[in-house]
Amino acid sequence: MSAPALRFSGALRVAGRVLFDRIELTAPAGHWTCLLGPSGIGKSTVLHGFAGLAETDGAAMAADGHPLPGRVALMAQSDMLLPWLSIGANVTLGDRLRGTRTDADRAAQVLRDVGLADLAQRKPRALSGGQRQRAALARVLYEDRPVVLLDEPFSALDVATRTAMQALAARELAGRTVLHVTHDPAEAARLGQQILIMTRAGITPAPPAAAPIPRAPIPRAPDAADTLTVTGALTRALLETVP
Ligand SMILES: Nc1ncnc2c1ncn2[C@@H]1O[C@H](COP(=O)(O)OP(=O)(O)OP(=O)(O)O)[C@@H](O)[C@H]1O
Repeated sequence: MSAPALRFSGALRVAGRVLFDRIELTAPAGHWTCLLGPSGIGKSTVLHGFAGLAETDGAAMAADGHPLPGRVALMAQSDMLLPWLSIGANVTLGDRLRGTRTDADRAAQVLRDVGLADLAQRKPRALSGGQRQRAALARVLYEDRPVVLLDEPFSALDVATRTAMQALAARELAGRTVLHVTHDPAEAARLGQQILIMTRAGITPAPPAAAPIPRAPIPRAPDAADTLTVTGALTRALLETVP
């Protein structure tokens, strides 16, 4: 499984409306890229472009020239769990849709990894918001794709669970091309091997030269000095995006 770099180069549109005449983004192959930016700017729309869910006129592509469909797993902002299926069946939903054989051992393993082994038979409505978010994470991990798109994947979790799930995702998704939309500067400082900010001016690298992304492998310690320095620099950069 080789993970391609991702490139977005062109107009960004949603529902027939042009959000940006031109957006440029590159997510390096096999690396974790975090994308920050104000609410409503278009971050999810970029992810949807790579997932084939938005009209992009070919602007969203894999740099190796091969088609993206079949190589991408998306964890959307809403959990997208089917309410009539159990959590276990939701995790393996991709197999059901493709008509491929379910790997029950692997499904059980990812459910254990996200701490939901005991809740596999429950329906989504019988789970808390954070448990549903972990079920959606389990599904994206189960999919085992070289390109992984994460839209605020840890936003509903308490600090301890979030820290554990960030570490799990960093371990399980190592070597894949990850594009991760987040509102949390601390999360970007912990996980980002590239960190980008999207503003009305477009998508630009962050943080500044004075607070470079730490060399430490991900997941970085959330309380390491250089992680905190980057968190502060990103927070400042995000505050400056407010008009
Ligand atoms: N289906 C849709 N129809 C019309 N407009 C939409 C649709 N989806 C999103 N938009 C609009 O497109 C813009 C970009 O939305 P998008 O969800 O990409 O923003 P975002 O940066 O991910 O925001 P947030 O951080 O709040 O999730 C917003 O102004 C939003 O209202």
